[in-house]
Amino acid sequence: GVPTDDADPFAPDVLEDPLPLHARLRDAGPVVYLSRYDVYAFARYEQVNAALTNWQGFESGAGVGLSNFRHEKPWRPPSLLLEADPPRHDAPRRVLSGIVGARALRTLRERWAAAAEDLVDQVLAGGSTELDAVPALAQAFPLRVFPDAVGLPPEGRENLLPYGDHAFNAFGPSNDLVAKGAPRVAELSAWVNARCAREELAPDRFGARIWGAADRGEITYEQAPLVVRSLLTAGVDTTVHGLGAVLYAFATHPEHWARLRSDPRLARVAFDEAVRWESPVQTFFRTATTDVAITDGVEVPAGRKILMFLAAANRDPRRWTDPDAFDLSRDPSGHVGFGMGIHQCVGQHVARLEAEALLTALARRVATIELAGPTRRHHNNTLRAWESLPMRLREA
Ligand code: HEM
Ligand SMILES: O=C(O)c1ccc(C2CC2)cc1
Repeated sequence: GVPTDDADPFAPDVLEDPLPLHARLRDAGPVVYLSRYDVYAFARYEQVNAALTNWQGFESGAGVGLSNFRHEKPWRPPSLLLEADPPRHDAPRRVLSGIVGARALRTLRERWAAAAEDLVDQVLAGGSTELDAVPALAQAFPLRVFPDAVGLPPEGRENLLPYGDHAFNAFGPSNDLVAKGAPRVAELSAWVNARCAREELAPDRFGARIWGAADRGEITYEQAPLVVRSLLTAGVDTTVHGLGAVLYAFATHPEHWARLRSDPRLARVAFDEAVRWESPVQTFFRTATTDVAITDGVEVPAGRKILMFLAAANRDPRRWTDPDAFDLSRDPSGHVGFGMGIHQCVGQHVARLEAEALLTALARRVATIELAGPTRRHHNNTLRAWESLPMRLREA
């Protein structure tokens, strides 16, 4: 039989520190029935990886949050990538992959490196400095480079973070976090939706290139704005909290900062190790399309939701040596922080390029980074995030 647990993974105390629940779920078995939400939890790497790569058995089309789109109206029209299965998923994915994939970013490398050096100059203006790394670095850098890369006009960009924060809360249950965002949903959605129109988007940037794909018949003109919306929803909060995670990792591991300074090429692997270690995107759901057998005698009944704990899988001792250590010498490949399979993060190369640019600029100019005050978490139903990271940066 399947063990049962009445935990609430979206309760404030769990969002503050999810690690004990992750360990409990991993130890309880390959599948655990969460009675509170009537879902089947997967917390071990093997089952999470298997579910992510089994899109036929576990579909995204009924939503990748707790809500089942077959029974409830989604809060917004479903994503053509995240909340779609093949064949509908195929063309939008192919189009976006061609626009934000690794090859497409070559021209941005130099520009983002310069933008990072510029930001670090600004931050270090008065010599060694104390700052809150969340607004000053983790938020400032993505907001400095990504909206321009998409081709957004300058006005209203402050709407991007709260819109994404609500979207990530909306994957969870309708708890206080969702209620907190509700008053602004209409206004934020209206702003984001308006920005997806062709005339809003600067030529030859990510957004305009999506419309160009419609001109070539690779997607329809009805699909184009929704594909732009995917970038605006997924492209900001994720990298902000990914950068927060890697900055926190280095601030609490001074020996690793010294290693990065001696070899800045470590920036990329450091970011992936931070994404494994912290898992900025903690969880996602799927819906069983049939009775899916998990292990001997255990199956998830058709129509039921599964909850995949990506963060728990990324620290599963069955898969990782010393999983709780942030270790620059580790090979983090295979981590599920960007998902796995056909829905694996199409924007992961954008995220890695942002992190490489910022970490390289900091590594050149900053001798030591350390925490300089109490850290505070930002609670979200899906994201692992920092509200505040007081830091002291000593100039090299
Ligand atoms: C540290 C940063 C990021 C993390 C941790 C992250 C994480 C993820 C994860 C876990 C998935 C899989 C979702 C699933 O399987 O249901 C995903 C998909 C996706 N991500 Fe990212 N992401 C990041 C940055 C980005 C950026 C910068 C963009 C846009 C430029 C982006 C756009 C997308 C899109 C459109 C999908 C859906 C792909 C599909 O369903 O085919 N992400 N991301
Ligand atoms: O297509 C979308 O709107 C979308 C929204 C959120 C994500 C999370 C996983 C990063 C991905 C895609």
